[in-house]
Amino acid sequence: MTHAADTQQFPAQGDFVPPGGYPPPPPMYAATAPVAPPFADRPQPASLDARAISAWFGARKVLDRVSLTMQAGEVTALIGPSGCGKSTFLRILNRMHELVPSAQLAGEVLLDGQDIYATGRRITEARRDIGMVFQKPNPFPTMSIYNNVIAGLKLTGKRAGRAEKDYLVEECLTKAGLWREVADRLNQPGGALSGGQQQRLCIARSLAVRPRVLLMDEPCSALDPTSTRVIEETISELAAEVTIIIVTHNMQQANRVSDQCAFFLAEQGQPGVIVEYGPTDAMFGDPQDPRTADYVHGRFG
Ligand SMILES: Nc1ncnc2c1ncn2[C@@H]1O[C@H](COP(=O)(O)OP(=O)(O)OP(=O)(O)O)[C@@H](O)[C@H]1O
Repeated sequence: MTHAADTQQFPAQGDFVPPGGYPPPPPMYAATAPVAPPFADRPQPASLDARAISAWFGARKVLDRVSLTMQAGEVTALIGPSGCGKSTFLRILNRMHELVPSAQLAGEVLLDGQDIYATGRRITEARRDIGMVFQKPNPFPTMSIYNNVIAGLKLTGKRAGRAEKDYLVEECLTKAGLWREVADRLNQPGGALSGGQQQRLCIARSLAVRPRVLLMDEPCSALDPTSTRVIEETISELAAEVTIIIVTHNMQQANRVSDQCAFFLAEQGQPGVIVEYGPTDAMFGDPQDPRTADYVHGRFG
């Protein structure tokens, strides 16, 4: 499998060439023909507005009326001690919470003003618009790097030809900061990459369906510092085209990558709430709540 757009076979050097030469190739096969992006209707980053979100596992309430506005085109970090409900909140943002049999929730999640839980809204719509990258990289291990990137295309319901797929694979791997490392081995299995490369492959896979929001649940927790740094740079570069919400335990990372920050806390035996949120500079430089100050300065949690 080659990356280049579909090409026509031309005679090799030394083969017979008719007088006057061959006619030029048809435009769709011309080597210099620009390849159109597969989805010209490129979506813009969207805002997410969580309103009064409560969540339960069985009878146990784990989030209590949590509201948070995540601005379009910004990076919002969710921070807080273990067990305070950050991942649950994140999973509610793209309708993954409802997959847990005992799980329930109340409240609304508005994607650019439209409730993703409204009657008639399909779960696949939420998944297409709001992508997710998990703690542990989860590429399809035996599938090629190329096919990993385009694995989610079925979700979009749009057909893409080979040249469009080639374009998309290069574009998404470039945005995920992986293209240069894998351009010459796109048909090797995704599982053969390093952990950091696998995570960037998963980011590329998420980007291929053109999400408007990307959720990241501790995306660097399984990675070494160098890979972590590369992912952080990728996050900063992606923010202009996709809204990012990231859960992280790493305060330096939250400080480095996010524009806004929300501090979650669950007091003993109580469901999680947001204690404070706002611009990251203020949350780290001048927190208003002493519990936020203690947490961001590493005094608990
Ligand atoms: N599938 C589940 N079934 C039952 N309880 C769950 C489930 N998932 C999470 N919980 C509980 O919900 C609460 C919130 O968990 P959650 O994973 O959202 O917290 P968190 O802040 O993301 O924690 P961490 O930082 O350790 O990942 C915890 O008490 C947890 O035990």
